[in-house]
Amino acid sequence: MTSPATPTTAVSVLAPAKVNLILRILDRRPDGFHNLWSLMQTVRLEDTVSVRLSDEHEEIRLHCDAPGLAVDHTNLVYRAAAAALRRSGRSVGLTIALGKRIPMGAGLGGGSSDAAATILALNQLLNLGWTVKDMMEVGQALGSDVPFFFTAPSAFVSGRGEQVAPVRLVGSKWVVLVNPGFPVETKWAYHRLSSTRAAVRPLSPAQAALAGAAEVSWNTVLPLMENDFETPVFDAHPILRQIRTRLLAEGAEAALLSGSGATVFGLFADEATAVRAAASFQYDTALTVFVVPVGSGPLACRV
Ligand SMILES: C[C@@](CO)(OP(=O)(O)O)[C@H](O)COP(=O)(O)OP(=O)(O)OC[C@H]1O[C@@H](n2ccc(N)nc2=O)[C@H](O)[C@@H]1O
Ligand SMILES: Nc1ncnc2c1ncn2[C@@H]1O[C@H](COP(=O)(O)OP(=O)(O)O)[C@@H](O)[C@H]1O
Repeated sequence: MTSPATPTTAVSVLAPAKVNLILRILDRRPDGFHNLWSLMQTVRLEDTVSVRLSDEHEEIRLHCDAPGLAVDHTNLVYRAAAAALRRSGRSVGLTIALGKRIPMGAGLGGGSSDAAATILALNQLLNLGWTVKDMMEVGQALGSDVPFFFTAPSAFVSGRGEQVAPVRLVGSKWVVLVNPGFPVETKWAYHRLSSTRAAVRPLSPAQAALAGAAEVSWNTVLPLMENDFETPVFDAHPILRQIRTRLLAEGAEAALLSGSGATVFGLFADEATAVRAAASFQYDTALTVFVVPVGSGPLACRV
């Protein structure tokens, strides 16, 4: 005789950081957002979102180990849980634990990834039966970067961030992430970019040819890597340009600002070279340095 299945009451999701391998910021739209074109890639630096059903009727309680990050309705995890419950029509109590490893205001999409992980966890925990498209709809109202995380590990992203096309990046790379210890606010970076550049530069023919491919090789991607935020953000924070120069001198195949900053990352062919490059930053105590491989799988629940 088989015993009835025990209902799941807790789900954990690892929420990965992202880097933008290519980030082109195009025209400003009537809604104030910019159209963009990006090749985004997850990396194995992860927050943890653990969601548990609780007895507190209709209450969301969020706990977080990062001092200085609010656990109220301003936190993207709280907002994602509230939005998912609203759409599902379910009224349950939730206790959520957020473990932060991803630096904040870092261009690594930590808050957006946490939001996507929360929506995925609730879909599983409450048996909502949502498709990826359903989850993206809930997520895109919370932040432009959220939909990407449902197409992890790699995707072309366009529109405001809501149009995502998964792509297979063949092979692997090691990544050195160098965070300078201060944040760059996304809104500030977009404003500074659009108020300092003379004109919007279209995608290069090679970038345009890449868009929408189902599979690409790193050798194709590496020479096409660029980020339109580098000039305005590096001009305001010259240390970031120096970090990129150092990563290249230490053997990075490419090095770039991630998103609107402030993290600069380098791509390496192997772990040993990446570890050696990371060690060259060890005397600068203001910096936080991570050595991780690129992501290789989708966002997933662990019961
Ligand atoms: C720049 C990127 C590149 O991946 O990442 P980050 O550096 O933030 O990680 C994203 O476009 C950031 O996405 P996200 O961080 O979700 O931004 P949102 O909360 O939606 O928007 C914050 C602000 O950025 C500006 N914004 C954002 C996205 C977009 N396509 N156009 C914009 O102009 C708007 O001024 C908006 O008020
Ligand atoms: N769960 C969360 N994790 C990180 N930041 C959050 C979260 N919820 C709200 N925020 C706010 O969003 C801001 C930017 O978030 P983050 O995703 O870390 O940076 P970025 O947009 O540069 O990738 C933070 O400075 C913080 O005020």
